[in-house]
Amino acid sequence: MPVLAVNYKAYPTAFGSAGLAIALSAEKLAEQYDGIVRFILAVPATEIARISEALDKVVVYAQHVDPVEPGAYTGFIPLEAVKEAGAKGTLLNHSERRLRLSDIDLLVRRATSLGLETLVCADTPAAAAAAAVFAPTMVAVEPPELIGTGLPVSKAKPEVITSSIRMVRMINPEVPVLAGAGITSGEDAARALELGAAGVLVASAVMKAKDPEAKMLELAEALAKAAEKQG
Ligand SMILES: O=C(CO)COP(=O)(O)O
Repeated sequence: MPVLAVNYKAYPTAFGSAGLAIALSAEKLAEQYDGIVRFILAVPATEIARISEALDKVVVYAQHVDPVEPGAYTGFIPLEAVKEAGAKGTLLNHSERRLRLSDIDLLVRRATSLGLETLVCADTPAAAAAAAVFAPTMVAVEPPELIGTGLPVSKAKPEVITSSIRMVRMINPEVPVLAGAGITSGEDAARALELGAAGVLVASAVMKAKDPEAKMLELAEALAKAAEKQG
């Protein structure tokens, strides 16, 4: 089942009623595509509780967690806190919120022991392979230079997707690879699946859309069709 993951980032539409409205739209689509497309929303820490309480089919992730245990760490967010707030997983090492290799290792192990999923972001195929060593739930490869450009990685740099999949499979064939950066249309998303990706990680196409629900529908329908074609 292909994954449609939406990273809210800190766009104006990520917060308050706007962020909740996008989540409710995703929930409606997740019901329509139940068993066909898996929806994940990576939301700001301030929105995890409000959004996760409103959803059933959609999986809510944090965008980042800090490599600390609960304790005297002012301003830090431990894994336990996002779990308590209702998150089922977290992004790690997004190019806009990087972590040290040792922290990724620690956080994947601790998240797994807490029953939380992990989606480790990587800039390059080699970094994706390195992330796979830690056995995360998924890896997402996202060339930073394409992020937010509308130039989809699946068309501008398809070899980044295919090389990432090949290298991750050499390390751990159980780890699915998502593709992200510049993915804007259903065609971009379908192309990523044709290249072997297990889904897509998108942000601005949805968060800056005039009609976020229509955009998520376009992406979900394209992923569903591409997956069906693959059999
Ligand atoms: O960073 C990304 C998702 O985590 C990709 O961002 P865009 O979809 O805006 O290119």
